[in-house]
Amino acid sequence: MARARAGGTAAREGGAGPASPPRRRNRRTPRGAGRARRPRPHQVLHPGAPRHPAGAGHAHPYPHRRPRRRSADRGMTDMNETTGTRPGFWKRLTQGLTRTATELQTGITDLFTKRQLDASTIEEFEDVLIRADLGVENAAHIGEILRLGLFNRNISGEEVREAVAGEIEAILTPVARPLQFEAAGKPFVLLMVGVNGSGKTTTIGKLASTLKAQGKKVVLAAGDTFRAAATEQLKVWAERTGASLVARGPGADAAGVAYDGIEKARAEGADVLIVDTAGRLQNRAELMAELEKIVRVIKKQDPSAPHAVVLTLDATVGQNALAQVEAFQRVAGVTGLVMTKLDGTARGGILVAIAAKYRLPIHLIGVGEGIDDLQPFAARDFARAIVGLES
Ligand SMILES: Nc1nc2c(ncn2[C@@H]2O[C@H](COP(=O)(O)OP(=O)(O)OP(=O)(O)O)[C@@H](O)[C@H]2O)c(=O)[nH]1
Repeated sequence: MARARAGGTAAREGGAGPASPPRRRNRRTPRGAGRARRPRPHQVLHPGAPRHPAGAGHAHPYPHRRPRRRSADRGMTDMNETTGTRPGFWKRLTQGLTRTATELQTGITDLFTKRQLDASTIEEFEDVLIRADLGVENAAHIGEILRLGLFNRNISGEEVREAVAGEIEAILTPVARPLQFEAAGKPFVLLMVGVNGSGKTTTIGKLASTLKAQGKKVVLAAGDTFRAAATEQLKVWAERTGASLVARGPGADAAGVAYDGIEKARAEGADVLIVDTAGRLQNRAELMAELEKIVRVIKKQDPSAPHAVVLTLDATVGQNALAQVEAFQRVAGVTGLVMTKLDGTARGGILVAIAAKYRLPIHLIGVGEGIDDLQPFAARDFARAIVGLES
């Protein structure tokens, strides 16, 4: 089945090692043609070895200087740079990713129980990764890593999962970035975009709470003028977080609401303006044109704005998420991603496919219905949880 996706060559130069495994030809295009990473077989052979010097990106360089703060005061930045230190955080993540982790863990364990690594095992292994939506190129790349390092050897499922986690972490580390609310002037304008029900409102609620905890002044603009309930939802978040709300009636011009939002944020000296927008399918031209207009109107007020355009993606839509990134990027200039509903799919590898293809920052992931299930994205945690390994 997965073979139908084949295309191009999987050839990589050199480094075959003593086992000299046979090269597969004309199967798949290597991951990111023209920018393919070099395979690192030593990381497979020594799966426990640190992947980044001195644990870069995971450990605080001066832990003794870090001020202690209550969890409610933690900003996105703090939460993102630590791993495994927040009670409940890891549990939520692993529970949320159970379906994908089970799919991957079972697939890998079935394949590698007391079995030598040969060409057909690698092909089946790549299919397991593809079924979890990691993408053909990532699957081929990880398969190649195994082939180069461990061909003709007995290998356990645990070793393979360690190797997969390592490779996924390497793909995700550069894109795991907290949302920084920094602009030359005030307010920092954040535009939230995405298809219906992808989690925009939940994300706005989370961000507004976090900003409030940091002592920032926030204005919310109810740019979803299609759905009356959307304004109501936003109003609840405004009340809960002490943010100001800007809204016009149902059916009003969404760009006008964004305009009002900037005016109000300036008048109030607010730090951050978050503009909600109506959910829209990326193939609805008229709605995408409306989004373009919102961006235009914001830019007229402040040419440097919007300072962030965050696209929320529902992980359960699978490969369609790739088309969404492309369309929203074209129209609104997406600067970062939030992926929700990873708990609702066994194909959470889509996040890895998107990271590898677009290299857009991933700010948050949603692993459940509650606001606390929307978590800052940490590459290592995600990479290990998704293959069912301990943190
Ligand atoms: N299971 C699960 N549900 C989620 C997650 N994130 C959001 N939801 C739910 O998805 C639904 C839609 O979320 P919203 O935040 O309202 O989405 P929206 O993009 O604002 O929706 P529209 O206003 O229709 O465009 C709500 O019922 C949320 O509780 C998640 O990570 N997992």
